[in-house]
Amino acid sequence: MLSLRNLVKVYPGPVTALRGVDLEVPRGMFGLLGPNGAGKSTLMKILSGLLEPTSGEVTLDGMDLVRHPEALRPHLGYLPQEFGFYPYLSGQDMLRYLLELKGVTAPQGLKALVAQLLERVNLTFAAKRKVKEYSGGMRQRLGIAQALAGDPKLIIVDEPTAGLDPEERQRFYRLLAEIAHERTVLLSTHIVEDVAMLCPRFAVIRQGRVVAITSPSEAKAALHDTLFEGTVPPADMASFQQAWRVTQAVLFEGRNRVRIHLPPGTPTPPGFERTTPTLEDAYLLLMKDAPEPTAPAAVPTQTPAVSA
Ligand SMILES: Nc1ncnc2c1ncn2[C@@H]1O[C@H](COP(=O)(O)OP(=O)(O)OP(=O)(O)O)[C@@H](O)[C@H]1O
Repeated sequence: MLSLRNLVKVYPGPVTALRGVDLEVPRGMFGLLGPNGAGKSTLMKILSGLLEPTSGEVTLDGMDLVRHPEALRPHLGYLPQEFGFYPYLSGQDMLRYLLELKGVTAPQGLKALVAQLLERVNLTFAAKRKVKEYSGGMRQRLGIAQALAGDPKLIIVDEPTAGLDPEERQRFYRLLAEIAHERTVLLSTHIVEDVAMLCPRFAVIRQGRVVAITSPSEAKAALHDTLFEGTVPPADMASFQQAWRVTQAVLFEGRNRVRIHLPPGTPTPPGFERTTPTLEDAYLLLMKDAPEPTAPAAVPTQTPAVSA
């Protein structure tokens, strides 16, 4: 179990990126969903030992990771948002180099481990190809291969599906779901579909605060019978938005289809019909409803050793 207690991060500026985050992350896949700037990458960097928190506590199975970040390293795999690959190396040479950097030792030898990891992420067929010839999805799978080395208890993946086409995304989802069987995988994303597809539970983070901890089905069930959909002419949209709680407005077959949330018993606007809530509706309502943050939960006490 990964536990975060009152985690605060204030960057020089000062910019308060985390305002007292409390979270219990069990085994399996857990999502961290939030818009750009919510504090997800800051949290991921703290968990991966790249950034010191200003205050607060992080433990993994009881190990204190803030005081003893070195104790974490053997148990951690990290796939950052930006992954530095050498384009002219082959996939297998790149992976070997990354394992050497990480200090991974293999009783059967690094060559065998590289082959095993490439097999695990379905890249054996491209082992000898240069990384510059890999698709976005293949690169992400290579990133997961290095994160899996050493069989870590915790794998952190930061915005892993950004830029992948739908087919690559599906393949990557399958791989993440498989590797989450035996460990904790913390998936940070601003893509609601990532969470809907993969995460039995997730936290929503906004402006440095956790505003909800739920599951995709719980979040949708909470909106049961309260979501309605209809068409609004684009010219009327501004006034409509003032009058109703709009969750989403999308063009569908050239028409402006609008979804609204109505508390039970409220009259519906003409032409609107009840519809099935989606996780996107639940998330967008949470983003609207969560209170604006006030002061940070703690005062900065030390300067970070590394700033991102
Ligand atoms: N090194 C830094 N110095 C100062 N402020 C920073 C630094 N890094 C991040 N921030 C600020 O901290 C806040 C949280 O940023 P963070 O990158 O953690 O958010 P995020 O949820 O990961 O967003 P994104 O999805 O865009 O990566 C933002 O206001 C950001 O501008």
